[in-house]
Amino acid sequence: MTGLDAFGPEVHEEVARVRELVSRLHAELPRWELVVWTAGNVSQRLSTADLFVIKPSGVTYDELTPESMVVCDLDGTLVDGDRSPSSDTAAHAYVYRHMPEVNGVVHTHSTYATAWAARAEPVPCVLTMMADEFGGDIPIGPFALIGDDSIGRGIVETLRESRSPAVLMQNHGPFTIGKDAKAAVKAAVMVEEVARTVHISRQLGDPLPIPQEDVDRLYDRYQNVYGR
Ligand SMILES: O=C(CO)[C@@H](O)[C@H](O)COP(=O)(O)O
Repeated sequence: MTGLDAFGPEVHEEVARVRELVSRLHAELPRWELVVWTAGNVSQRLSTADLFVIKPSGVTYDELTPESMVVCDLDGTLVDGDRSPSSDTAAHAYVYRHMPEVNGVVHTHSTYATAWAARAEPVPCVLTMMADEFGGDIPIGPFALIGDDSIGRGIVETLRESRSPAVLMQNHGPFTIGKDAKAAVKAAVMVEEVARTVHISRQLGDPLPIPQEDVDRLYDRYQNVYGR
């Protein structure tokens, strides 16, 4: 008996598909050197029910399988799975409850992005790649302790004010969102790349800001024309 017994075949089919996808996307985190040990997680919301799939807590990436992925409801309560959900489940659930357009969430502790988070300094928009993907600076979210809705609230309140799909939670690290889990993983890869490049640039002097109208044009082209 599992909480999934209350759902029909359409939901069961999607759960199987999303377990496979989310398991595969977790392998991208060590591949892009965004995590050490077990310190990062990916989730995707289902389209057929108010549920999402996330990794179990404390399992190394090479041990993760589609079957080990857990299913939670939008309060973060375990619905199906053999292990406890990720310790960041409440934050993912809060984002899904308050941002209906978001279907994928990623959290990492990638080194350069987390270094900016430790200083609570937004990454300034000084690269065309940043204008493309983030539409401006990468913002800082508040300091929040794990264990309740504080992290989720900080993510949502910060990202609602921004075009960025990434927020650097103060003293913690990046959380990224997307239309699906793959888009959120892409934003996690990009945030680390630009945090590293801007850090290196600052060792050479002051990076030059990009004028706002050019940021807007780059963002519009990348979001609406690029890759179509
Ligand atoms: O930020 C934290 C803990 O502070 C988490 O990201 C964990 O480091 C990853 O935990 P699990 O997903 O394995 O529970």
